[in-house]
Amino acid sequence: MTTHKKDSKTSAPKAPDLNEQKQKVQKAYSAMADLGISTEVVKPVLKNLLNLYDGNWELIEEDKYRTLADAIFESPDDKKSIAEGSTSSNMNTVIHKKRRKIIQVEDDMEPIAKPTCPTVQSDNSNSLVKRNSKFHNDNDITRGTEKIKIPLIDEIGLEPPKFLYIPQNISYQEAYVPFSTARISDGDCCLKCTGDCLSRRVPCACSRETGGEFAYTSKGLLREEFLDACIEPKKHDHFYCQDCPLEKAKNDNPEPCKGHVLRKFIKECWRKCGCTMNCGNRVVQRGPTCKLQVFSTEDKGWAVRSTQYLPKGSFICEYVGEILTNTELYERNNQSQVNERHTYPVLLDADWGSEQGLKDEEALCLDATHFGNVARFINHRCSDSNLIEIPVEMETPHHHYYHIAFFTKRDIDPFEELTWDYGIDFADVDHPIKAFKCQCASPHCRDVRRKAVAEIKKKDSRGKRIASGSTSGGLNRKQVH
Ligand SMILES: C[S@@+](CC[C@H](N)C(=O)[O-])C[C@H]1O[C@@H](n2cnc3c(N)ncnc32)[C@H](O)[C@@H]1O
Repeated sequence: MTTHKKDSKTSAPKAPDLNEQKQKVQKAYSAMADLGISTEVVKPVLKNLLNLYDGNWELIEEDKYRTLADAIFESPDDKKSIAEGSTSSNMNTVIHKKRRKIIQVEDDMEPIAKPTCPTVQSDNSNSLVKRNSKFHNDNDITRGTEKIKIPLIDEIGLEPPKFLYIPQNISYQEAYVPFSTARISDGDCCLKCTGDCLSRRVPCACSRETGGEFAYTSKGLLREEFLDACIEPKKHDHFYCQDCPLEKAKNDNPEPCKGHVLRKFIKECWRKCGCTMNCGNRVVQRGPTCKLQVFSTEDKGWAVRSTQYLPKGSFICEYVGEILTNTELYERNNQSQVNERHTYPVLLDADWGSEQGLKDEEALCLDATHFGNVARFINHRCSDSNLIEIPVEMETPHHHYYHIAFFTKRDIDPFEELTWDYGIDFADVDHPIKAFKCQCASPHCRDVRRKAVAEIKKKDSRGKRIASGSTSGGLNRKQVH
């Protein structure tokens, strides 16, 4: 087993003396008792955590004993004993209620950031969401705005999502997205085409962005070579902006830009093109077509899956949300409540490298927290996610504004959860959005704290099997090292 060692911030401070130690243990028991968890359940988990963290109480106490509570809820045996101690026969409901209580406790104790300026106070999107707890029909969250219906499948009693479904991006307030026929030059569209551009012997001007070949095959999938190049950007495919808007948003003394991936763009035919809406070079703009469902999970909230098999290179959906300036995003983050579940905003940073002295109010991003489409339910998975997000140029040949579309990185079986890598640096404590504790279960998970809890779970179940005289039947050897 590789034991997780802490960095300098988390290295063990001077061990408390025996009395102090006893007090700390009692406090931990009492915090958990407030959540209805008995001392018997807490004891072994706490012991394991103390072992793992070399007696470093800071890690256990921070966030109102969040790590301890998480570790308890993550042990299947402990879930069972928590449920047994309850009068309810439905374990899921019990755990769900307790989870909510943890959040409630934190909400009670953490200060809630106050709105800081009139713009924020007049944020209608927020108040709309607060007034209405349910916007949609569970049979179709899209409210008929898409060609397909997307049902919401809840098997564990999750709170309904609070947002309004929109099928296309919309500017929130200040974001200026200039698109006009004049901005699309004749070289950036295919005025003279008719029918389907993919069936032309000589590819038209709209294939120029993708090197003279369209990004799509005649079956509507992404060309494998193009997709693979998007999945594996080479190390030198990065750029560093001089005055990085992302770093500026973190604090008053911005660090140098950490780099942005030089993105490959898909370019689709658009309104100024002569081809039809059925042209093979118009995939994303026709909207999602595969059978999608939003479903409830135990540990990540809502999630997305498809009920049909999806071959590699299939288009799933666009990431749709409000178009915000960096300044607006910053203000929104400041006013959002601690522990509020965020959808992760997507930075439209592909062109930041070419824009000298980009002002905060010019840097754009998409935020699907209040208004968005099905993509707002796609959860994060570190590194080996099954979806990739690719920028798509349609109405704006300059890449200041563009669309983001999700495609499958490999073949996907029906009912497999769809995931993408949000690109979170879990160690970046200065990031404007506090990272969640990752539950992606990927062997490449980058959230070190989460890994530590998983190690405890493994150790726990090994100990229990040995104690109950179990053989290694069903136990994966690799897991116990
Ligand atoms: C874009 S939303 C995804 C949909 C979300 N699950 C929901 O119920 O609305 C992002 C939020 O989902 C949760 N989430 C996504 N991926 C996760 C993961 N790997 N582990 C834990 N939570 C995750 C986090 O709360 C995160 O802030």
